[in-house]
Amino acid sequence: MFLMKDIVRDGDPVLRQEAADVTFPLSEEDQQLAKDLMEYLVVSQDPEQCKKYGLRAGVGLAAPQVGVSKKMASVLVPPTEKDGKSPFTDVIINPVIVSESVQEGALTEGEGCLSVDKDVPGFVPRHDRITLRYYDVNGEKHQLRLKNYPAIVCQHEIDHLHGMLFYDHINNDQPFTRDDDMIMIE
Ligand SMILES: O=CN(O)CCNC(=O)c1cccc(Cl)c1Cl
Ligand code: NI
Repeated sequence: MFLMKDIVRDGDPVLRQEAADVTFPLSEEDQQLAKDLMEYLVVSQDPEQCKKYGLRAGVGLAAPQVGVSKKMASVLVPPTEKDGKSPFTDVIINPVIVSESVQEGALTEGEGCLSVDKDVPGFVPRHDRITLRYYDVNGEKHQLRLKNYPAIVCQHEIDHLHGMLFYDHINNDQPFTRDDDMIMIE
């Protein structure tokens, strides 16, 4: 299981590299990596376990953040509705955004990253809607449209696979700048 000591922090070159494509069928090592990346999210989103293991909660975790420069990331968007169903959860492998809205979206709270120890306030302008193509651990191809929070989280994770960090997108002069048709996501 990954702990905070396993998380690579900003300044380590691995976070600024283009990660390598994952080959199928997954090696034992890559299968275990996928499990561990998802387990971190599940444990970190359980308040009791999160505290027990001293974790920072996460809704996504990319392989480069644990020092593995491969195109793999886990996503577990917490359930919002009462039905307790996650709007999107999977381990996304070799993900590609095949199309994206011109319209931007940003979280009103800004973003945080396990690999960035400091708070960096500001809106992180992203595409409000994306069409995501990826492979799951079984090598099955998926293509789906995501919008708002799930779309933001996937873009944050896919950024990690291309050596980008969330604050790269923040306008340094006016961090809370927004054009009037940017969708603000709670
Ligand atoms: O890359 C993943 N992490 O760094 C895990 C910690 N950050 C988050 O869970 C997080 C927090 C706020 C907004 C977004 Cl979009 C994300 Cl992703
Ligand atoms: Ni991150």
